[in-house]
Amino acid sequence: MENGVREDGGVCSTETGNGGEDVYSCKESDASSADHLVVMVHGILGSASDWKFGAEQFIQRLPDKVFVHCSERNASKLTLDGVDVMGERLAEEVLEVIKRKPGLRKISFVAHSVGGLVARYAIGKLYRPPDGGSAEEGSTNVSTEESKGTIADLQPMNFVTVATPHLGSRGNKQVPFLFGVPAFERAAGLVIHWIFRRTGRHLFLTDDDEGKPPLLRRMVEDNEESLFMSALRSFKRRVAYSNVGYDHIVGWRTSSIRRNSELPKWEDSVDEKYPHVVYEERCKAYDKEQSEPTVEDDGLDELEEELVTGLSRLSWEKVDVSFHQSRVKFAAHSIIQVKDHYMHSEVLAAPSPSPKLRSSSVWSPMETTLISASHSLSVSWNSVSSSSSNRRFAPVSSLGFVNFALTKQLSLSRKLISRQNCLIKVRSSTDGAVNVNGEQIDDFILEDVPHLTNFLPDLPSYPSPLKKTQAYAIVKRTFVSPDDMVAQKIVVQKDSPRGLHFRRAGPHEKVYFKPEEVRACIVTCGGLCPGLNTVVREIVCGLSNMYGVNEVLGIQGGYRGFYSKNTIQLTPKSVNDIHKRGGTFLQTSRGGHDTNKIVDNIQDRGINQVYIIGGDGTQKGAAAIYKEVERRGLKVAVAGIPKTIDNDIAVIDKSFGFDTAVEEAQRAINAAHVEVESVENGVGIVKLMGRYSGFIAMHATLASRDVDCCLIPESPFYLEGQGGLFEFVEERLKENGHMVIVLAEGAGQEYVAQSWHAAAEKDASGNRLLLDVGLWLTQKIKDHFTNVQKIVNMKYIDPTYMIRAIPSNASDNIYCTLLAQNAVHGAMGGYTGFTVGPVNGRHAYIPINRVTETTNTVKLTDRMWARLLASTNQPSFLSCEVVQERVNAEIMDEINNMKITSI
Ligand SMILES: Nc1ncnc2c1ncn2[C@@H]1O[C@H](COP(=O)(O)OP(=O)(O)OP(=O)(O)O)[C@@H](O)[C@H]1O
Ligand SMILES: O=P(O)(O)OC[C@H]1O[C@](O)(CO)[C@@H](O)[C@@H]1O
Ligand SMILES: [Mg+2]
Repeated sequence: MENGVREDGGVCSTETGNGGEDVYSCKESDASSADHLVVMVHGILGSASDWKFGAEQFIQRLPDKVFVHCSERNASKLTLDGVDVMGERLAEEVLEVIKRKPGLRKISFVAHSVGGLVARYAIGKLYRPPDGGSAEEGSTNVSTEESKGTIADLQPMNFVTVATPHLGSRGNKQVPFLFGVPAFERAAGLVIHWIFRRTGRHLFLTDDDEGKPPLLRRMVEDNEESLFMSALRSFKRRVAYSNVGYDHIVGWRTSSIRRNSELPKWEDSVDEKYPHVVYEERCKAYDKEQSEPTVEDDGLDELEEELVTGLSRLSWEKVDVSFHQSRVKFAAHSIIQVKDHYMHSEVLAAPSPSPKLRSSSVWSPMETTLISASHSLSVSWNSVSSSSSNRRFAPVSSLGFVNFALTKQLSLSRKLISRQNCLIKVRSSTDGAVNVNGEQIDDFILEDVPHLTNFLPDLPSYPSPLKKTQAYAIVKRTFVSPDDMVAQKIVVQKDSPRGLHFRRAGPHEKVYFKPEEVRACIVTCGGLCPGLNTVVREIVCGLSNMYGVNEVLGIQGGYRGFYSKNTIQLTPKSVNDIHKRGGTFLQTSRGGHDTNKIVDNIQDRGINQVYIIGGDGTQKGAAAIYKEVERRGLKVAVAGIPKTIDNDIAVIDKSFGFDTAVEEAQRAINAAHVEVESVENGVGIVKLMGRYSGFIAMHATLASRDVDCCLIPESPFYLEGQGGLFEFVEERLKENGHMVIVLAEGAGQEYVAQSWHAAAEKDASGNRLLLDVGLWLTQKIKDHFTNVQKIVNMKYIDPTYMIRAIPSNASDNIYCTLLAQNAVHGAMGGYTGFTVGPVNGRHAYIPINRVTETTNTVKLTDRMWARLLASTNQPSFLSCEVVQERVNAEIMDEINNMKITSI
């Protein structure tokens, strides 16, 4: 990643000024011949990264044809501003892309969820009627479909929507999680704007701008506002992908533009290659000359009928998808977007599109991606369930929405878990959970890590030498059983399903490397963290003392050290003392990740085990290395060891060095306390690390008791007025004569930027550079008290780097040892593409992508933050609106990140 350009397997991407992302082929000749702009639009609370994986698929399949732009102008909370406002912004963004990239001739849109409505609004704005002609204003009678007009002067090609609520979300089971219960649906319509603001009103058709019909109704015709339908008609294809079941957010009818009377069809002859596509239909434009379809007396309201009729005046390709076989089917709304490599790790191995598809400019690689994903998920299931293949699918609508229940033989007891880079379901015979229809369902999920034999099936194995070492000579259970799993959820209820599990970490009976053939390397990347040297030391000593491996290389200075520096030989002797020092003996860096150069170097040096220690960025880099290693078919195990002082890595209980950091922070807090206690009206501010996650600040506060107020990035605060920070400072000074504020460095960044007029800057890895919120707050409090003519004694302490530069404490040292030894056991056992870490106190191997797909943040809705508030008795600074928003954002997060593991 240099000069803002990221490269991954021949696909380059650049973040654009507004945060969006251009994705294109790294080969210059391909990139310059690409004349087809694909605009990818995310859904509610989404961001450009939601389509990153999809964008890469396009480029990999059509490198010389397409140039992809993942839109971000409407990211996150901006998606609540309303479909029209977002549509205007998207239109502007598209025009900017076109200006930036001359030579474009064609344009397509691929949009997820609400993004589909936004794209429909935007094309109305970008539509230019054909020369000399003008689309008839006010006309809704669009019965012919010759290609007409352009979109921003480009030829319109494909308009693809994926789980888009074209008919809105009001009533009639359009939002399945409301169970089709009219009272719930009515109530949702009344309160939805509290959560989703203007967008909520548009979706629930409750908007009424100046007495006009709802926006979605206005968007099914050409009118003075825009030529919405002419714009849509100008595309060569319109495609609507829909989930027939398990999408709890957008129901099948609204996404596939169907009437209330219609039920999904299930084709007997589903394409064997793509079993998740259950029905496809090419719906011709509805001809006005024909008689109007009868509106059945089935509760369908007039407005909805007008929307269906309006949209049906154009032809649509409708593709119905069902992920009922997938273990993450309950997140179907996200899966259908094919959001990331982790979810669809086998997509890349799926059949590539036919040559016809490659050369066609009216492509359907979206279909290819989606279908490949469907295919792979199905394969993973079949790999364990072939012996019970008499499954059948029956449409059930007991709760009013279509729910395809899987009924299958329950004769399986625990089945052998095959080694796949995929999810495997294993069920027990009688005591599984039941679904809403009272049927027994699969409830055990193993999210396994890849193994070298996945792509090198003939790899020989050897008995582990561990038993022969003096350390393990008398251990009772030396090896972990291949059946040992670690549960992700530890608090369960009587009827809970067994849920998601990871493979237990530890020594394996069979190893896939002879000790004398191992050539391992270790690299440390990203910021410092107490314990880095301990991990390095224990990998070297573990390899040597447990497995007799003597060849271990140190890569110096982070990822770029692979190709720009010499390696150093690491021996138990040379690393013997390093755990006593802070920092990293190997040095570290940010930026400089170049997958191909790194893997070339691994190959050239004959390295076959790679130990990568670093944070979320580093782990993403490790995933890319693993992918490339697999693509080249190399016998190289890639093991990630998660490191972050911020404790922001998902899934694992806690990252190493965190306890040490919290401990060291006590010294700074104590110093602040001593200082402020000794003067009149003393206010101490201690800034601690925590870019996006306030864990250090929260734990340091909870541990200290001397802290009056803790401010973290996750919890917005304000200074002035009732319930604000100034008021609280005044109160505490009145009560105690002094106070201490602990501040996470990422808190209040938006205020600082505003106040200092600072432009957003990034480090070499693309991380936002933070402004000094401690300095800002010190000044603000000082100014406030000057204004009210009171004296305060401000003491600002910034111990951030001191805290992370120290060696790890005793408990972190032990933790580091476990991580290092388990990483070694995993790699020797042939596992790869994994991150090691404790899950509920037990060490496990976790697929790397699982830990990078989300960031661990302090959840204001969890009890820990409440404990802090109860302990400090500080204000929460949260208005009802913010509370509601937080709760919803966290729910959405859960859904989007497939954290829903219970069935
Ligand atoms: N998406 C990515 N793909 C590939 N490599 C990446 C990616 N993000 C970051 N990297 C690489 O990982 C390395 C470390 O990343 P970064 O500087 O973000 O630190 P980190 O590992 O997240 O650690 P921390 O945030 O705790 O300091 C850098 O060399 C960077 O180039
Ligand atoms: O070493 P640098 O680049 O100044 O990084 C500082 C950042 O690294 C971290 O320690 C880890 O991400 C953050 O808390 C902090 O913002
Ligand atoms: Mg990071």
